[in-house]
Amino acid sequence: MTQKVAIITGAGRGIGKAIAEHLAAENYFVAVADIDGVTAKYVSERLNAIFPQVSRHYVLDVAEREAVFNLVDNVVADFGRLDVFINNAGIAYINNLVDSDPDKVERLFDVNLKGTFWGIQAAAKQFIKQGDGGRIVNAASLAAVEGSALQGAYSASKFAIRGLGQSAAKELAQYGITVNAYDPGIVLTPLRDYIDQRTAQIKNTTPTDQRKSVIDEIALGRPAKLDEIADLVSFLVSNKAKYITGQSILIDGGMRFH
Ligand SMILES: NC(=O)C1=CN([C@@H]2O[C@H](COP(=O)(O)OP(=O)(O)OC[C@H]3O[C@@H](n4cnc5c(N)ncnc54)[C@H](O)[C@@H]3O)[C@@H](O)[C@H]2O)C=CC1
Ligand SMILES: CC(=O)C(C)=O
Repeated sequence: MTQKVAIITGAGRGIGKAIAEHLAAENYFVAVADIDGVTAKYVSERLNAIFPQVSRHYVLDVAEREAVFNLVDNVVADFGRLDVFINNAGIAYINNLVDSDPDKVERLFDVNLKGTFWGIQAAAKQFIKQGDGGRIVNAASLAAVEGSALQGAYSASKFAIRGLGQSAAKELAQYGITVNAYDPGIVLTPLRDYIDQRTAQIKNTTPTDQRKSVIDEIALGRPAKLDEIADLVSFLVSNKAKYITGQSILIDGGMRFH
């Protein structure tokens, strides 16, 4: 069987890196795509040290539509095809709605929402051209299920990603393409550090107390491990998930129930 090819955006660190590691271990060719060329190269080189010639790194800003289309073209030129596209890259912006800086809000929507939109478009066009289906998985969030104070722009972008994913799933099903999302709760990455630090600053508490207060909300009593999120994504791109589409799956250790 031909080796499958996966693109993961934001794979230079955090959740994206864990997804890249899992898919490489599952015999995918892995395109490690990130705005940070140093971390992307490092992750890719580490993967190649374990699984020879399994990975290449690509540097782009997912907010730029042309760059996302070039990414798909370059990966297809390098690996021959595309099977999986993970729209993982995302940023946060923590502030009161009334004080939110319009440039920061626009940048957040450009990266989180438009970046995901361009990723779906570019991947779907390639999948349709190939004619044998494909898997798109988007990073949503617990913040896509319930808005939190100080997370207006972030939460709105993640709700929008769920809506976009549902529309895409309906349009693309006819081509055998599934579109799903993962909704993590609390995962200890640099993004989460920023959220806790900035939230604590605005609430006039400490980052440690802020983090404790969110962890206290988790029924299972601890944040998610990176591997636990990557396991869900591995499942969503696997043959076992072929009958799941348009879904956004909460993986939060029991913070919200629906
Ligand atoms: N950490 C958490 O608790 C949660 C994270 N998420 C989502 O999971 C995804 C990954 O988050 P983390 O790993 O925590 O973040 P992170 O900040 O640790 O890593 C994000 C990666 O994306 C890259 N990136 C940022 N902007 C980019 C752009 N414009 N183009 C290309 N690459 C870009 C960064 O360089 C970085 O390598 C994000 O979409 C985030 O919103 C969702 C729920 C919870
Ligand atoms: C970063 C994020 O999405 C949450 C819910 O913490």
